[in-house]
Amino acid sequence: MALDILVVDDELDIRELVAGVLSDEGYECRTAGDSTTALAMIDQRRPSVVLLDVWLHGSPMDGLEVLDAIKAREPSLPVIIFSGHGNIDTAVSAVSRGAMDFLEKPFETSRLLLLVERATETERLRRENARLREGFAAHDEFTGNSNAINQVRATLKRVANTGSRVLISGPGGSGKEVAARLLHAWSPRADNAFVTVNSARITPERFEQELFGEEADGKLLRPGLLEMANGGTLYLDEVADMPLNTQARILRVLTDQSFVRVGGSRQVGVDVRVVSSTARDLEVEISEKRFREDLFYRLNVVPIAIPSLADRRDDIPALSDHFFTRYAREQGLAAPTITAEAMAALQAYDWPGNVRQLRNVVERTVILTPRESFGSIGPDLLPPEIVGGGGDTGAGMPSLMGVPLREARENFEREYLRIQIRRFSGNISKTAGFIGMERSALHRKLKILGMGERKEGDEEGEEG
Ligand SMILES: Nc1ncnc2c1ncn2[C@@H]1O[C@H](COP(=O)(O)OP(=O)(O)OP(=O)(O)O)[C@@H](O)[C@H]1O
Repeated sequence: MALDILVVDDELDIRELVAGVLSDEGYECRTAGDSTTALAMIDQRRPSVVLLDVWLHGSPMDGLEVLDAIKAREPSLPVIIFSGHGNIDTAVSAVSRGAMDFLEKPFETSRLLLLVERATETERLRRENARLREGFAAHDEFTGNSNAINQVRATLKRVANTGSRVLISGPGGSGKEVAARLLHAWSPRADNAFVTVNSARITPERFEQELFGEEADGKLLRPGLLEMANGGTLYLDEVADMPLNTQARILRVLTDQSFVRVGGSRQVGVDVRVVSSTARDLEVEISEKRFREDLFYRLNVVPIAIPSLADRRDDIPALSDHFFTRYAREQGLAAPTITAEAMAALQAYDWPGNVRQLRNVVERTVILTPRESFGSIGPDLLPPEIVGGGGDTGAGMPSLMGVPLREARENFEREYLRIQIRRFSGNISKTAGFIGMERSALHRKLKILGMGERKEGDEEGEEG
């Protein structure tokens, strides 16, 4: 289910604009033009976030009064205020009355999306955890039965019940985060959050705010990731990317099990289990003075190493089946059979991007394979780089007027979609409805065909 956003503004144009931008990003949007409708909609169903204009002409209540009414009903519901140019005082007063943040009109789309993303973070985490708990009930997500993976699984099981810190090493895309989530799911902390700190994606200037949260005048403005992970697991993804001064503060948190919010003075206690990951050799990072040795010993109580996919090719058939089944199901199709030649090609390839690359290749193949060919996947349906077709020439591959068949098919699809989208003046929802696809599936297809406008970093932020 998509996250649901309520947009409250007296100007129809603004409502539609904002709702359009958010719908294209995959959010579900409702709109209200006055205070009475807005509050009735909230009572009907609690949205994930409310975007609220301070001016509501023709309404019984103005924006700030609506804000008070919302906070009286649903204190934890995030509200973002739209303020007109020059209304900074009002906006600041809104924040002191419980609004999460404000957006000054005219605003940039990127800022709108950033604020909405931030406001929905907690809910996303909660949902993701619920989803993962369901998924992990069968313990089938950490696919693979090579000796290496069996050993990793056994270690995870052994340490899940302890509170020991675990450091998972392995190349990018090898499944370090999947392993960390499995550890969490098997631990007594499974009912609480699994929170990822993506050390590479948080800018160094924002690192402390993100991790420790912010407060002003003793009031919490925004909880940090540490607080969200209370009772659960904090996953430090790629620890070596953490700035040195943050490493020092993390070390202090690990020692004291408490921290101070940015702008605050009180110690806030937390109970988190820290699991970290690294694709680099931390001993080298230490000798080059980029990583603190004392922190390394704190984090590395139980080391777990996940080999590259090329070093455990036995896992490729199970992983391929797993991904083909999953992506076929998403398209409403039965899992295809993979011919022996295609499987041999998958097993022979080197997978520099590891399991993530395999997953992306399978997803791409499922999306781009015409339904009539879907029952049996042969090498001709796999990307040329996998079957050793010699890169762009696609030598040895079937072709249409000199263009490799696969590329010709993609060109055709691109042109077809371009025409349909133009026909509906760029409205993705209408286009998807017309061609009988889910909007999210069409978005994904556009992205894969290089026609998407979605920003980088969505869907687990993975490269192709
Ligand atoms: N053993 C596995 N079973 C099922 N899916 C896997 C497995 N290993 C990896 N994946 C999939 O591959 C993708 C990458 O995995 P993951 O994010 O855990 O890798 P990582 O090692 O943490 O990578 P990075 O360091 O680049 O973040 C994920 O989408 C995950 O679902």
